[in-house]
Amino acid sequence: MPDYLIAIDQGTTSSRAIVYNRQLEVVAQAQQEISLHYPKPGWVEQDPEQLWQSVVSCIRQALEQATLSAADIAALGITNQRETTVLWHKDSGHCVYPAIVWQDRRSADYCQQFKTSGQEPLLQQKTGLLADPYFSATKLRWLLDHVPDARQQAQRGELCFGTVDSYLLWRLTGGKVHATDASNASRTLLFNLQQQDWDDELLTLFSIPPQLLPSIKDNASLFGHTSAELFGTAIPILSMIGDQQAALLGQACTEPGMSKSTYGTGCFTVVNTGKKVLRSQHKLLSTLAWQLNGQATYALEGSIFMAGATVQWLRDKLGVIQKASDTEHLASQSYYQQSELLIPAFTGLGAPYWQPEVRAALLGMTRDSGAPQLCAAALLSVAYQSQDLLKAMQSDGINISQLRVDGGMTVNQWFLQALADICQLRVEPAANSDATALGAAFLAALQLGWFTKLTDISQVWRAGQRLSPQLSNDSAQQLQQRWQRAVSSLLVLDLAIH
Ligand SMILES: Nc1ncnc2c1ncn2[C@@H]1O[C@H](COP(=O)(O)OP(=O)(O)O)[C@@H](O)[C@H]1O
Ligand SMILES: O=P(O)(O)OC[C@H](O)CO
Repeated sequence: MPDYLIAIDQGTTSSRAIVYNRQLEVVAQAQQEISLHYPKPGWVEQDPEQLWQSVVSCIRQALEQATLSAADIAALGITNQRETTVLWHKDSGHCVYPAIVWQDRRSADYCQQFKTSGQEPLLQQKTGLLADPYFSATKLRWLLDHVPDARQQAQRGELCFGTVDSYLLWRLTGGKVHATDASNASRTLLFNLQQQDWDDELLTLFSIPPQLLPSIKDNASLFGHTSAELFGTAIPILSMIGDQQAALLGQACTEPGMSKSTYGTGCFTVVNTGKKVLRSQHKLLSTLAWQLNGQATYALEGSIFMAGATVQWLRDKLGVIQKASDTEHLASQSYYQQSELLIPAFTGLGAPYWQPEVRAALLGMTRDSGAPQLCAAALLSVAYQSQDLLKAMQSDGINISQLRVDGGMTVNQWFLQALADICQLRVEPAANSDATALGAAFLAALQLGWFTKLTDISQVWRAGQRLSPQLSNDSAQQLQQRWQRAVSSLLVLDLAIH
C-alpha cells in the first residue's frame, strides 16, 4: 500500500500541491502563482487553462521534490477557491469563457432585482446565502445570457458547469467525472442546505438548465481516478472540499462553537455550528461545513473580499512594495493611531455590509503619507474588517475569545499583533499556516482508513506562537469607532456621475 498522499490547494492567488506521509507531515510542496484579470471595473477573471496547468505542474514538481512516483501516492485530495464559476464543453473540455472569480461584481444589478422584488428571504431560507454577486448562480446566469449560443448548448446538454473543484476533477479524470462536493455546492446559491441537494425552484428562478449541474458527493468519497497518462499511474481522488471549510477542519474545529479565520486573498471567519443550520440576524452566511456518510455539519461564515489581495494591490498597482513580506517592516514604522485609513472595498464590501457597488477609499492622507502608512493602513483594514465580523457574530450570540488563524498573511507578525490588538482577543496561529491543504489531506486519509474518525484531526493539528492584545481596551474601542464612522460615511457617499 502506498504511504503518501497529495493535497491540491487551488487558491485565488496560487495553486499548491503538498505531499504528506501517513502522519500527515509535509514531505514536499510546490506552488505556482496564478494571474488575475480585470477586464472592466468590478470584473475579475482567471484563465481556467492556467488553473489546470498550474495544478498539474505543481503535482509533478512536488513528486519530483519528494523523489516519489505516482505509484507511491495512495490518494489525491482537492481543496479550492469557492464560488468561482467555470462553464465548459462536455466533448472538447474547452471553456466557453474565462473563469468568473468569486470577487467579480458583474451581476450586482441582477442581484439587486432579488432584493427589490422581496425574493432575497427565499434565497436566504433555502441556501443560507444572500442575493450577492459573490455566489456562483448569478455568474452562471450571466454566462448563459451573454456567451453566444451558450444557453442553447446548455439546453442540449452539451455544457458542464462547475466550481473549480468540479472543473479540476473533470480534467484530472480525463473528462470522465462531472461531480462536486456538498461544501462547494453550498456556495452556488442553487443548493438547498436542509435537503442537501440542488433546489428545483432555485434552478427555475435563475433559469439554469439542470443538465448543466454536477452530481453532489460527500466530502470524503471516491470521486474518480486520475487518467493514467497524467502522472504515470492512476491515482484515486478521495476528497474534495471548499478551502474555507477545509481550513475549519485543518484547524481541528470539529466541535460546535469552534472557529477559525483564514487570511489568504480574502478573509473568512467560520464557526462550526454542528448538525443545526444556525440563521444569522446580522448577515452572516449559513453554509455546509462538510458532509460525511450523508450527514451534514453546518457552519456560520463571515466573508471579507480583500485581505491579502490588498497587499497584492500595494505590490502590483501602487508598486510601494516589491513583495508581500515588505509590508511587515514598513508597517512597523507607523502606528495604529495614524490618520491614514484604507477601506478596501475594491470589489464592494462583503459581510456584514454586503454592498457590492461601494468602492475603496483612502482617507486621512497628509504630506507625510508614504509607504509605511499605506502598509499599516492595508494591514489594519484587515484587522478592522475582522472585528466587524466578530461583532456580528457576537450579536448572533457567538462569542469568540480566542481566534485560530491561518493563511498566507499569518506569517506577518505585525499583522497578527494588530489583529490581537484591534479585536482585543488572543490570536492563535496554526503551526502550519496551510490548514486548508491539511483539511483536504485529512479527509483523503480518513477515506483511506489511516484515521478512524473526524476528531482524529486533533492528533495532527498544532498551535503556533500565541499572541495576546497589548493595546488597552479603550484605545482599541476608539480605533474601532473611527473605522466604523469611516465605513458609514463611505456607504452614504454617492460617487456616480449624474
Ligand atoms: N508576509 C506577508 N504579509 C502580508 N500578506 C502576505 C504575506 N505573505 C503573503 N501574503 C498575502 O497572502 C495571500 C496569499 O495567501 P494564500 O493563503 O496563499 O491565499 P490563497 O489561498 O487565496 O491563494 C496573498 O494575497 C498575499 O498578498
Ligand atoms: O483564495 P482564498 O483562500 O482567499 O479563498 C477564496 C474563498 O474560497 C472564496 O469564497
